[in-house]
Amino acid sequence: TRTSKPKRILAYVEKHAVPGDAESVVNAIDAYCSRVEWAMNVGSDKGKILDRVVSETDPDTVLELGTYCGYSTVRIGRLLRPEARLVTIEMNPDNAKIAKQIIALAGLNSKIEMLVGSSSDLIPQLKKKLDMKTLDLVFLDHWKIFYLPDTRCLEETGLLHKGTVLLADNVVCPGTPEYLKYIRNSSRYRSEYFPSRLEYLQVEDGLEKSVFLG
Ligand SMILES: O=C(NCCCCCn1ccnc1)c1cc(-c2ccc(F)cc2)cc(O)c1O
Ligand SMILES: [Mg+2]
Repeated sequence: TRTSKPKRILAYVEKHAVPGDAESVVNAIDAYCSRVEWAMNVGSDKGKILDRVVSETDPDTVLELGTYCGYSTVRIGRLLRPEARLVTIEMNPDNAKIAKQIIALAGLNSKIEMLVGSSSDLIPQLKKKLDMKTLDLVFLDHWKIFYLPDTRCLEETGLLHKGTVLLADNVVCPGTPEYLKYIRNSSRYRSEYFPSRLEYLQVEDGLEKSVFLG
C-alpha cells in the first residue's frame, strides 16, 4: 500500500499544524490519533506526566529510545532550553524518515539528533560519538523487552550519573515485567509509578520514573 499510518499522520500534521509551533504539532497528532486512527504515541494523558517530569528535571542531555513518529520527541523537545540536546533512537528507517519531517516542522532540529539503528548497538557509541558526558533524562518507549538490557547497558557504559531520571512508558500495557522487577528491587534506583491511561483509550497504563542513585 502506498501510504502507511506514519505517512498519514505526517500528512495530517502538515495540513493542520503551524510550522515552528511544536505545541500545534503535538495537538495535531493527538487530534488525528483520537479521531481517525489509533497510534502508539505516548498521548496527552501520559504526555502531561512526561511534561511534568521533563520540566522538573530541566535536563541538558536527553536520550529517547523509540522515536516512532516523533510525538514524544517533539513533546520533550519543546520544553528543553536552547542549549539542551536530545538524541532519539529509532530502529525502523521508514518511521525515522517521517519523524525527521515532523521534528523539522516543529522547528526543533537544532536540539534533536535522530539515530537510526538498534539501541543495543548505538548506546555504547553514545559516549564518544556525541561527546555525551552523561544523560540527565532517558525516556524508554521502544521494544518493551529491551528496556532492561538497555538500562543495564546504560549503567555499564557510564552514561548515568547520580540523579539521572529514567522514565519508562507502557509499564502496564503492553507491560515491562522484567524491567519493573529489576528497577523496583534495585538499591541503585528510587522508583515511583504514575498511573494513567493507554494513549487514546480507557485502558490502564502508566509511567515508571526511576532516579539513579549512583
Ligand atoms: O511497542 C510499542 N512501542 C515500541 C515500537 C517499536 C520500537 C522499535 N524500536 C525503536 C527503537 N528500538 C526499537 C508500544 C506498543 C503499544 C501498544 C499498546 C496496546 C496494544 F494493544 C498494542 C500496542 C503502546 C505503546 O505506547 C508503545 O510504545
Ligand atoms: Mg509507548
